[in-house]
Amino acid sequence: MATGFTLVLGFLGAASAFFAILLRLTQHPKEPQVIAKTIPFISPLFGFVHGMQNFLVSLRDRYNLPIYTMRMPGQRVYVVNSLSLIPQVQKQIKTIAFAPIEVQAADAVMGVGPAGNAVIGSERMFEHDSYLSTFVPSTQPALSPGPGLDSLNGAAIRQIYNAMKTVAESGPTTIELFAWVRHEFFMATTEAIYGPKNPFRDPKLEQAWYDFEPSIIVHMLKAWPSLLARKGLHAREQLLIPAFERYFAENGHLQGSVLVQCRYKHNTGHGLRGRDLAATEVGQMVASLANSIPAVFWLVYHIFSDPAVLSGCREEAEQLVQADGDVDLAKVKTACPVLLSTWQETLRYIHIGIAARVVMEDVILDNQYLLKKGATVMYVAPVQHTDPSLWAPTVGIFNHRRFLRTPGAKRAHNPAAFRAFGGGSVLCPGRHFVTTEAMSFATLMLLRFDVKPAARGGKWVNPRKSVPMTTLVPTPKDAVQVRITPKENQEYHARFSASKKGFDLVAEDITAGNSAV
Ligand code: HEM
Repeated sequence: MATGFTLVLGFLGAASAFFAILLRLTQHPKEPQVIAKTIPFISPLFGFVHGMQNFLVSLRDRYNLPIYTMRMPGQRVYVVNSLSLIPQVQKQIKTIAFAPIEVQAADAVMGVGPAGNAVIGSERMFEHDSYLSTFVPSTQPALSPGPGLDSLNGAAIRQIYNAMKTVAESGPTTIELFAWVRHEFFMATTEAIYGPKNPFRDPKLEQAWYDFEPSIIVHMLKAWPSLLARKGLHAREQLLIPAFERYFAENGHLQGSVLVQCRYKHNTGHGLRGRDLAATEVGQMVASLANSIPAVFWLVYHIFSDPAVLSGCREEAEQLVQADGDVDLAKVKTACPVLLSTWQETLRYIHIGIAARVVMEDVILDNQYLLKKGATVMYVAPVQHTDPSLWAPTVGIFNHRRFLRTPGAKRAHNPAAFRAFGGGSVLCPGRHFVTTEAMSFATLMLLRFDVKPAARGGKWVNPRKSVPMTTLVPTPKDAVQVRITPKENQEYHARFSASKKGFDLVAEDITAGNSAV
């Protein structure tokens, strides 16, 4: 026994020494400093498995480096901590690129076939007129502030208003909060995007989406989905893609939003047809729903579980109601600064997003760091979102008024520190859409319902968080049972007027000066 133990120790020691030598031989002195190398190549794997985001935040606290290297078997990862280095990474669109990740997602997650992948992943992908370079600009008429976005938001809000009215009319009821928010927000968003031929009016397809979503990581890593994600694969192949094929074949998009029409035009303009065209909608669903739904859940949770947040946000919501019961939800953009700040603080507080890029050729960053071809570069929102030097020592506390501005006064924090919607060339184009939708959802709930924990005399208990590797926002791990009681106040009717305004959400909005508040 003692001999066996000694042998194992001896083996581990020899392996560790071998890895240390290998590390020294293969690491260039100009690359960022290597850390997490107690057992070279292996230590970072343990850290990643035990919660990637917490591990990376702990490495920031321990080493306080602007950028560092982690070596894993077959992989180099450079993690950028310093806010001032992020724009330098973002600038190098072709050499530190997002495109290869999109190509992999199209093939592995969306299930686009060979003909479509040849277009999306073409060698010309970095050219200005390629499929990938033109995708986000092609959706601008629908997602940038203007009439297309107004009609998209207007349709979502109509759906939310009607759904809440129906719930209110059936009297007090007990619900599981996440499941309820998920269904209502899912239906509002898909109705707004796809219009009267929305495939998700069929509950089997809504369920197919919930079956597919948890399997995204297995698809992305190509980790034998036919074995490890059978349900998700079946949902995508047998239900979701065929439903989108029928939708386009029946010209459903012609009755849908400007957004789905822009996507159709972009796809067909680049030669995508039939099943491939339908499969790209799976990717659009991931982008529009995977983060939005949990984010709205946490917004609602933070509002109703804290009396101070509740009263601040409800006061603003009630001020939107006119004497005749008219509520114009476009006004959430200009007249609800506390609610907007609560939304931003929710995103700052819960975001777990990791942005990954691929180094396409050896490159020198900031005139000093060598980044080697084939490596992955990451920046990690929780690293910036929990940095006291960027947000003040109160960074760990949820402060729903953190983003409020005193007119004329300097901003309390650097807007670039808010990473919830990314930045630079990979900036979320859906941020104005989802912000208006989320704030309207919260406003309509505030006007319609009282929400309390379901257990008699029950207290709000923070649900634990489940951290899926492919979304930027965690979902709650525990059920949150609540009693929702319709408020007995005047009847009102919601509408959404054209406003052409957006929000000052991220540094880029402020620089562009296209916001309303
Ligand atoms: C709260 C909800 C949302 C959050 C937190 C969020 C966050 C983000 C972030 C951080 C990125 C950049 C990813 C990276 O740097 O790797 C991104 C990209 C993107 N988002 Fe969102 N997003 C949300 C909602 C939406 C919605 C509603 C849509 C569409 C209607 C959307 C469409 C996209 C697209 C298409 C990209 C890729 C942009 C590109 O290729 O340049 N997102 N989002």
